[in-house]
Amino acid sequence: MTAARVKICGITRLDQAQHAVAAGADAIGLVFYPPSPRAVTIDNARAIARACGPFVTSVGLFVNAEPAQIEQVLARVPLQLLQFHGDEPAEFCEQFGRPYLKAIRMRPELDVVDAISRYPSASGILLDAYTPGVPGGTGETFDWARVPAAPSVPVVLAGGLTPANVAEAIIRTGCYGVDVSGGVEAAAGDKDPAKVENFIVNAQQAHAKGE
Ligand SMILES: O=C(O)c1ccccc1N[C@@H]1O[C@H](COP(=O)(O)O)[C@@H](O)[C@H]1O
Repeated sequence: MTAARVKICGITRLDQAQHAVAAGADAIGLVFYPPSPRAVTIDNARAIARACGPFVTSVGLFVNAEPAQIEQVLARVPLQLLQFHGDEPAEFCEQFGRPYLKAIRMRPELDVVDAISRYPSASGILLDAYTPGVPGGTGETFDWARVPAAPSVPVVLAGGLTPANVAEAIIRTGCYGVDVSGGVEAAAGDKDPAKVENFIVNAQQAHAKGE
């Protein structure tokens, strides 16, 4: 069994991207959602993605963006994976011809297995907390017992993860990977190096305990 992969999302600074990679992050997330305090410009994102190197996955996060906006980003930023964090149907996500993660927000009444089945072309499904009116990055958790035991695609767990709870989250869900934003920040968009390191170490050790 391989260790749970770690994505550090909402990176806005080159030095913080390099630090996350040096600390062992498998992926970094670049937010192309202008209302977010973690939103990046195309030029900044390009510099960050290029600095991360070819063996680290640079993920572009979009929320109900126009296709033209996404194409504009793709033309300049070397992204290996797209993350759709809004209400995008599978046909929308597929049109860019790139691997993608679809975020599913865990509304209380949601049939999770059915929701996942609507994205057969996704490389993975990201399960996030549901907060009305806010698409993500809320720092809220959801009931991890709702994560399917044998999902048809890799599941990335998100929502309110921190260095303190990531180990338990991995052990309880057996997820493929974890994604964190607010839980490793000093302030919105400003990653705290010690929190990033602790998050990654705790995620790696959690897997060892769970084997
Ligand atoms: O990070 C954001 O600002 C953001 C904005 C809009 C949609 C998603 C966003 N981030 C993603 O939200 C989840 C959970 O974040 P958190 O750890 O609870 O802060 C995660 O997948 C982020 O990638």
